Amino acid sequence: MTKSKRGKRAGEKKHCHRDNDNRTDYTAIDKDNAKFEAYYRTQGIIPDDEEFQKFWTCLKETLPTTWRFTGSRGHAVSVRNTLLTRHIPALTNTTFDGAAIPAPTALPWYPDQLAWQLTVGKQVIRRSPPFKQLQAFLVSETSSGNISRQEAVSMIPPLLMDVESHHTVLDMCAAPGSKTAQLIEAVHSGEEDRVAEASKRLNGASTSENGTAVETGEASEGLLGRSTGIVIANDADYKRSHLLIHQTKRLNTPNFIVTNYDATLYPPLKLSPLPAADGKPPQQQYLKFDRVLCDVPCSGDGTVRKNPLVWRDWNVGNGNGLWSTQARILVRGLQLLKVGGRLVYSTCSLNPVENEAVVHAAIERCGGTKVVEIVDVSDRLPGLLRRDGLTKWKVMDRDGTWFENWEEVRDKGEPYTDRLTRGMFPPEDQDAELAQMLKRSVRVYPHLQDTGGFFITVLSKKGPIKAAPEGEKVQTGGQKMKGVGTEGTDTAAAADQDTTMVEVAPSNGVKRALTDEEEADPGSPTKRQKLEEQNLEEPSPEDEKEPDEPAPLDFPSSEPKPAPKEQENTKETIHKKPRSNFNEDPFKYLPSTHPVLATIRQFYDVSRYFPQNNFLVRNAEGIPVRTIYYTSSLARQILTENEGRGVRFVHCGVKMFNKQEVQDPDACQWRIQSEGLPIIERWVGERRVVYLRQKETLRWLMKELFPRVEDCGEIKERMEGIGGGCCVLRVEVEGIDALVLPLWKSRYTLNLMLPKEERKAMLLRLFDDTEGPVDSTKAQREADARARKAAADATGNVVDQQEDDIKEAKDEDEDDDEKEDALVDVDE
Ligand SMILES: C[S@@+](CC[C@H](N)C(=O)[O-])C[C@H]1O[C@@H](n2cnc3c(N)ncnc32)[C@H](O)[C@@H]1O
Repeated sequence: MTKSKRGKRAGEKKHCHRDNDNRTDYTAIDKDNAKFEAYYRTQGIIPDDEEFQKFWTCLKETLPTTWRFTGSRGHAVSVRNTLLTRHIPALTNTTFDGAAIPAPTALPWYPDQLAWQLTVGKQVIRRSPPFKQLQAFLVSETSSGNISRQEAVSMIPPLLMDVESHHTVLDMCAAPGSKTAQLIEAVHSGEEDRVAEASKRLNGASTSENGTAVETGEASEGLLGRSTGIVIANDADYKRSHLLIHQTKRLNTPNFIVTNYDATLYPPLKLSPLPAADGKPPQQQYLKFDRVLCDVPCSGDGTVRKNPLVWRDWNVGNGNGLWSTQARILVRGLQLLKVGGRLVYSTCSLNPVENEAVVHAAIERCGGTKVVEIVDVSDRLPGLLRRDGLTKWKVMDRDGTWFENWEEVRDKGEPYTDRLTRGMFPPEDQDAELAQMLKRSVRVYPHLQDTGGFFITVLSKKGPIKAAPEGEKVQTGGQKMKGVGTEGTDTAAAADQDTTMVEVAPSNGVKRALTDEEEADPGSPTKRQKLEEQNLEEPSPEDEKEPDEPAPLDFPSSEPKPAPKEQENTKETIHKKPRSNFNEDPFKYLPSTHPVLATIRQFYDVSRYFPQNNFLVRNAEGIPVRTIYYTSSLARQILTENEGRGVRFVHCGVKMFNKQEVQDPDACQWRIQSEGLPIIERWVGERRVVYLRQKETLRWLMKELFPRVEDCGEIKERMEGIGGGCCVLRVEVEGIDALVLPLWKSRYTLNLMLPKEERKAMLLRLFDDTEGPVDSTKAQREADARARKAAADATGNVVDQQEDDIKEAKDEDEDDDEKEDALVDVDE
């Protein structure tokens, strides 16, 4: 790390803050907090004094900028290669004011060199030409969604989940969604190759070779090479749940659902019932998860290097106040997990009360280590420096009194017994096995690899979780433990004979269980009321966090802006929000026989193997008005089986077709959206496919907003011969990774239907073009139109105006969902 002063990067401005938007002046914050330091010294999280000093010094230093290349592996690797081949050589051996400036480095533990870190300050970036070029690259690829700025440590939990393409995955506290994006990428891992192979096999094969697929006329997604798993991302804050849509937008995944629940009360989701057998009625099935991520709300003191308000505001009550919610979320996650499944619990806090204590309490709650085990991940992510989880810690009350164990609290009585709980303490001597297991947790400290602080535990579920008596915690060390979510015996809503979560009081009290009926109905008023009752809890410090400090590298964060102040995710907003705030259009699947789908199939000659039942629209009438979305089959099953139950589904489906004005009466009004194209392109018939093989033609199509058909060289003839409307452009140019793009053909012009930012990023990446697209054929088109009009006037014919051509071929990004875009923050 190159630093000119403690806490400053090479070339960093002395005062780098922004106060133009009424945010806090971070430099005015004193980076000292005696209580904060004393707390961690006393906890002994780093027993060696010298090492503790290094750790503490590091907390005051600016965090390096880190990012990840996102999207499918092939795509991410292709964008990463531009960094490797074009920028890194130019950045190596760079100096600034006579000092050596370090080039970005790949995070040693992140697979395939897809995550990077940069430690230089803004001054260098602004004044050093190669760094300026790097910045332009990062800005452009971030805007187009190919790069996601994400803290290094925050990338760890999804990597330890071992997600596979058929897995059902629940991200319980997901917003803004950087980890959700990683989970989605993992579900789709290997899909490109599988689909390529399947399409070759199915499209080329005779009917009889394809067995059942042919009989039904629709192959299963597995047979098509597509991933069959799903990611459900949830957040309790309705506004923040919409951030998840933005964050994952460029991943174009049909295997994704967003929900809006308090995770402690996450409802059971119905699946199709098992068919009746042996005279018995059909058996109701509920969704259970192969993988669950509990990246819970926390005090966030591990983020102190990018969130200096921690220095000002840290107090022990923050962590203590969150313990109950964290433990209840974890218990609910374990209940929703399949036996044999894996759950990752993580926080960006260093506090054992929010970490090991929560894991300990939840395991106890669920029946001990025979039922839930901590997985040893010490051999995973080689290159990641870490420390073991703690087995011993103390608990401090907010008045500063320290307690070694629960008995001491009990002896002192109120108010401590109100504020603290048994579950916050470490395992007692008889729980030696669990204590040893806690060591398997992962603690990442900032000074080890110049990162933020983080805590991760990987849990594996060995057996069904047993029900505890209503209103009481399972026995632990001969004592009843209150305060972690308790379970009622579950019947109808049981997802696998496991038990179902019931409601408990915010701190230590215990309330009655939800009835099965209430549990099965996520919209039940009782459940709502229970959510509202939780308003009594203190707002969580996590919820009050300020936006990020500007990072040393001035390129936009891909994380959307937190909700405006009055809508921030305080617990108050989570729980007090009137129900009517939930305002989502319904999800209505179109029957495969719908005439619009029939027209689309016919025009694009869509393979009969492509699923026909997975198209939906977002209106109660089920009418394709403007957009048709596509979802995976499992997503369809979940949405349809739970229709009418009041489930708070916020999002599902990739835009596949958009209605478009067309002049050509033979053209299909429904154009393929760039979002949906990667899903359907291999199943579109050759009559709507155009091949492009020369780099210059590609440059021309990208550069010109409305290139005239007659100027398109190599593809001119093909374009003249093809009818109007949307086509699939296959780019097979030597030296460029294969591309498939949607191309619109109007009568006289063409238009690549790409979001503006993506077009700009491609121009820069592929052609070193910093200017972006232009409309240089405008004068020529106008002249052409005038000439055509004059000719028509002379003959009495009516001709279209060039404006119609343009109207027809609007740039795709104009269609972007305004609701989503309003949430985007380009944090420059
Ligand atoms: C640490 S952040 C999650 C960060 C996210 N996993 C990521 O990687 O981008 C915690 C999130 O939990 C949400 N949250 C707070 N209380 C919750 C609850 N009871 N149930 C579900 N989500 C909750 C907050 O709104 C916040 O978005």
